[in-house]
Amino acid sequence: MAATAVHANQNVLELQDNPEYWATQLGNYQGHRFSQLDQINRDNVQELRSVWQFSTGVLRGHEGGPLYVGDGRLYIHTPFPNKVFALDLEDEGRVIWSYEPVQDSRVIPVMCCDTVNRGLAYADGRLFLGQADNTLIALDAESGELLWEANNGDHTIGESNTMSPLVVHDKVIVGISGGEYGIRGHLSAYDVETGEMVWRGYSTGPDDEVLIDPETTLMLGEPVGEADLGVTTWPEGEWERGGGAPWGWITYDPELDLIYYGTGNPGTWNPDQRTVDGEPADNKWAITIFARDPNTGEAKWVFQKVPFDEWDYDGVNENQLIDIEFEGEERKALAVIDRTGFGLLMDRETGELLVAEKFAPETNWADSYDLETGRPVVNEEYSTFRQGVDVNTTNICPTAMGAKNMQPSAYSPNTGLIYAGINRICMNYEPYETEYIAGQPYVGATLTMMPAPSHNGSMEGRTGSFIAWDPVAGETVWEVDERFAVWSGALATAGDLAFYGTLEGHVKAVDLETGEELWRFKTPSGVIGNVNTFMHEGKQYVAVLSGVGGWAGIGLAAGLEDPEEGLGAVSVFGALGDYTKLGGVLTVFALPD
Ligand SMILES: O=C(O)c1cc(C(=O)O)c2c(n1)C(=O)C(=O)c1cc(C(=O)O)[nH]c1-2
Repeated sequence: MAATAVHANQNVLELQDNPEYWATQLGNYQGHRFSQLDQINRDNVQELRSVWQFSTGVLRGHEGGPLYVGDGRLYIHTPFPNKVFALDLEDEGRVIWSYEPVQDSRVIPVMCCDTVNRGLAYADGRLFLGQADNTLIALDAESGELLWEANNGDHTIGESNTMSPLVVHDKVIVGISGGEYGIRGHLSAYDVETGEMVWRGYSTGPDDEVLIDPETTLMLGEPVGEADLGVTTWPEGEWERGGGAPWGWITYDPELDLIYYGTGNPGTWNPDQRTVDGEPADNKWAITIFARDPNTGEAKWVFQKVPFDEWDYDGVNENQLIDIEFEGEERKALAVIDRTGFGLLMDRETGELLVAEKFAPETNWADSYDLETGRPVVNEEYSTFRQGVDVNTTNICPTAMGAKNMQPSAYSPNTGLIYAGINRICMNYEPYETEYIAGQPYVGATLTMMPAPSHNGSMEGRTGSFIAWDPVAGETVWEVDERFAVWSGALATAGDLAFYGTLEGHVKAVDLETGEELWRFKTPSGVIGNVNTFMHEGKQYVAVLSGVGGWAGIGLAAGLEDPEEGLGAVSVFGALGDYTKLGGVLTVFALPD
């Protein structure tokens, strides 16, 4: 077993070090989504054209992207029913093999934000997929044969899966969804060979189940100190339905041997039901960044970004691991463009908070972060708890969708900047009393949404933009307006380009230095997938899945029309249907010969 253990990790490391491959969903373990390839560059990107397209035959939102590991094939996946295809890159996407899991469709009603899936993981000749119905599977990449399956959750209590697993050493690590159904979030590691569970760390509950040791697990560089905060910061028993679902991305630092991920919103969205003795309580460890030892799951440090959440600010956004100079010192840092509208920079060895500045200028739920206590300075006017149950608190920015959602950012080590698709939306939020029934929504708030106030002379009524963010200075360097929230993952390249997709269906290339648009292509449907790039036989390709959906596109995906439906999404993205319709397509681009 030990030999395989090293091998699996080595394999991913070797693949990610080869600039010709795109072997993990985030481009590398560190979550950079950066490519050293520069055949396609600022000077010739105007020539880029579609070389072939492939329809997946699935209608709902297509997140994630294709993997390329040098064997002449692209590996892609779809939303429910989570088909997997191996496509021949040399033969215009001919299907080499396909796999379709047999799944219980009763999971669909407990998927909050469309039946999305953020993609496959690859290691050592195997593909790993988290099916919607909580089955984690391993496939032989050569043949598509099923090697093993493991059960990671139970849809009858509201658990589902949308996230992409990550392989570290001999383990495949995966979280869970269901924060809107009163589940208890967990992250679990399975043996890559057998599918047996090796460890599970819960997001809430007693320390021995969260895998925290209050003497050694750090918080802002000091031991946590108090025991069982995952129990005592909740009203009696509420941690058992406390949410904190880790449904986003995992990153990994091979030198420190630590994985990083964030947990989602606490239990019901009605904060009044999460108080202790009538006062706000932290509801630990929801909306928390965890640094864990991938071998044991043990928590090395924790940082709760939003104690006592009152806005559904799930803390799952990707933690990009970047090495920077901060105040004259080299630091191993972690940067996150957070749902809250703040760009955070932390020390990834100790969990100290270094920078917290707004990247979304309209952000008003908090004025700032106190870097000493690590707590946001909340603005009472927008506190849905202080305003009260059944009171509609208006014009809170950002919305529950966050100033950035799951769409992963890119980081260029050449510029030191992060490139991210952004949401510019504000909301009205009315909490109401709700009752927990297993497998039923446990939401407890009604939302409507509207475009954020315009700034920088931006287009009135726009709901998105694409930004370049300086994580050390805590400043936006440039910003490009978009009509709709940018729900697509970014790519940065050594060709001085950033790529991203739009909800209308464009794929765009912009100048990394200025944001100037250099190229665009309209795919058949809105893009919520991630733009990836790779090289095969001396030719650089760019590829992206389009297919509108996700929370932003849930109105189209699920056929909803009432503004309050789709947890408020329909109220602000109703016009999307004037620009695009459903349908999954992979588009592959290259320069002409
Ligand atoms: O708390 C959860 O369990 C949970 C799960 C998911 C998901 O699995 O897609 C989303 C959210 N929350 C969520 O809050 C959210 O904004 C969201 C957007 C999307 C998407 O794919 O567009 N999923 C989810």
